[in-house]
Amino acid sequence: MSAARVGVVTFPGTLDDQDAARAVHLVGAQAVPLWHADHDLKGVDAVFLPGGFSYGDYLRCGAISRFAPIMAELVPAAGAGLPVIGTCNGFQILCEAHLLPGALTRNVSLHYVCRDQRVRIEQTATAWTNAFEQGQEIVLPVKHGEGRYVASGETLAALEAGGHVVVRYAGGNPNGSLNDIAGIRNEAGNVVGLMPHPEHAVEELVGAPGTDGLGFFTSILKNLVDA
Ligand SMILES: NC(=O)CC[C@H](N)C(=O)O
Repeated sequence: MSAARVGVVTFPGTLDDQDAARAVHLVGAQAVPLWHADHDLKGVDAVFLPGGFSYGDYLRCGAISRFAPIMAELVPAAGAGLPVIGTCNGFQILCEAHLLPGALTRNVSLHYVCRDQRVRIEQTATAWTNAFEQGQEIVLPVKHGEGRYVASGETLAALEAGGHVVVRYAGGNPNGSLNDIAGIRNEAGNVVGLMPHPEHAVEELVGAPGTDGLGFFTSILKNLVDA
């Protein structure tokens, strides 16, 4: 079988695309660079929306990126089942594009937070978390100023009842997210967004926080092989 092709989108101001591409490469898949102004997804098997400060975070994080040409391709493709993950700014973009419910707002502390954070994998029935154990605790870096997940009471109840909370903060909540939510999935489970950064936790050589992030990348390979 030829290597799975995972598109990594770069917007002006994206920071983490190189790390995401490296993580894709480390699990034996091919990273396909996608530019915000592209009008096609180049036939990729999955898409990674990396973190950063796309379009300078102007208006709100992700508010302008949502209108980038590549998003006009990505939104219907995700609706048709293409596996998509957004980390940090990528999660913010997925919420702004209404591929995921709710919004990411200023951290309650009003300070940017940068630390290694323990989180719990609450849901393994997604394209991006199937390689983990249900309830597994892992450590991933967080680094954001607008990571406080909020949603209406009705949406929160639906997320909880449907098992759509994928990752939850454990041992402290870095930003005041409601219900300690660090990441969620869509109804179908192909779209996942989370504030922590799995792509920064994939190589022993880098030291802390270790390689707990690799599971997100091995999950997508497993998903593509099983599909
Ligand atoms: N690391 C990131 O992706 C940062 C996201 C966003 N710019 C924020 O500060 O909230």
